[in-house]
Amino acid sequence: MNTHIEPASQKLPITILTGFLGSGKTTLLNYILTERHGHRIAVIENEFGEVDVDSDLVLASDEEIFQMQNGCICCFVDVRNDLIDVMKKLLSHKDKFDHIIVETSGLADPTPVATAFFVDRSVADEVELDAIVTLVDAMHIDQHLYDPVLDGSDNQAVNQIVAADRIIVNKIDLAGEEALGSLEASLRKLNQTAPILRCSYGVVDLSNILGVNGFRPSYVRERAEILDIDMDDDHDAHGHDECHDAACDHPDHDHGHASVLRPHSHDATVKSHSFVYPHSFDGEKLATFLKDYLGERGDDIFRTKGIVSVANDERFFVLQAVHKLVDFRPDHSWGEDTRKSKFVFIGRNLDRDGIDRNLRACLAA
Ligand SMILES: Nc1nc2c(ncn2[C@@H]2O[C@H](COP(=O)(O)OP(=O)(O)OP(=O)(O)O)[C@@H](O)[C@H]2O)c(=O)[nH]1
Repeated sequence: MNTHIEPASQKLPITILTGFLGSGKTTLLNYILTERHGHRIAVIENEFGEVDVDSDLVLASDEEIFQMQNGCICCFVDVRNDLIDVMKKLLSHKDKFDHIIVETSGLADPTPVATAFFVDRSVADEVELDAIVTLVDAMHIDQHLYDPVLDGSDNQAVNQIVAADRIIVNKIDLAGEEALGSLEASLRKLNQTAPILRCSYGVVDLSNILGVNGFRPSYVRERAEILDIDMDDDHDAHGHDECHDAACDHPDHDHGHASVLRPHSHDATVKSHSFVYPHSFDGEKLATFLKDYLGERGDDIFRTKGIVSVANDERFFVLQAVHKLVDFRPDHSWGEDTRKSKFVFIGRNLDRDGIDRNLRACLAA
């Protein structure tokens, strides 16, 4: 028998890790980075919110980690071009790793991110999308899928599920069997093909999500057309100048790289506010405030994160809240690092001054 074996692709696989705010992306990423799975991984992170908290929460490792802080990766041409620049940097020493994970912000539509890899020929030639992996928070997703404020218009929680090649229902410890069954039925209506996995704290069989070659380019191509993204493979072949100015309409300039998107924005009612204090907090006062405040307003406040200096304690404290569920606990020692406290609140109807006033009231005397 004459067996023909296709040579393995030499292209670098990319996993896009997405999921709504607080669904468990960083938790899964940390699990991946600490598991022995045989992949050498580089990570690109994009966070919603001007103060970076996530990089403090990603476990230190030998992997390369790039933070992209200057806006949402799916909305802005500049940020997607930055992504391409980061990719080029990574590709210049690609012997150091064999897989790239791009963690999107919790409000990102993964499609423009996936598309970004196709529109630059030099990157497209060297990488391939392995899968869009979407995490779903089993406890909180319903209020975002059926968000009355969005009234059916551009809903990122829905877009993330529709685009997925793998769906991971996370936080199953917080949901009963019946709720999980009906959630999976709703997810299946939005996405007929992606395998649905269940887990807690991102502990999944990684062979189901890394190196799966599960990406459906046809979906992204379709959506790219709707978003008016140029995915013409030939754009560098014409020998035109490559122009990165999205406002330029010179007919001889190639805008394949800096494709002009039709206005695409997140739910404009969702805002992010960051607060940084050089002082230490009274840990008990702060814990009580957070529990009460989020208990009262946690329907509107989707996500709260922080790194906090607590008076008379050597350790830095990590604040993690998703809606009303608050987790505030000590982590490792500050060591030589300068102590400071930073918080990010993301949600609707945020009272910036009120939050600032309340936080200041919890500072140590
Ligand atoms: N109970 C429970 N909590 C979880 C689980 N997975 C993650 N969490 C917690 O949920 C919170 C948010 O997790 P992250 O991994 O930071 O979520 P994320 O998607 O990276 O959040 P953003 O980047 O802000 O969108 C943290 O407090 C986690 O410890 C889980 O399976 N069960």
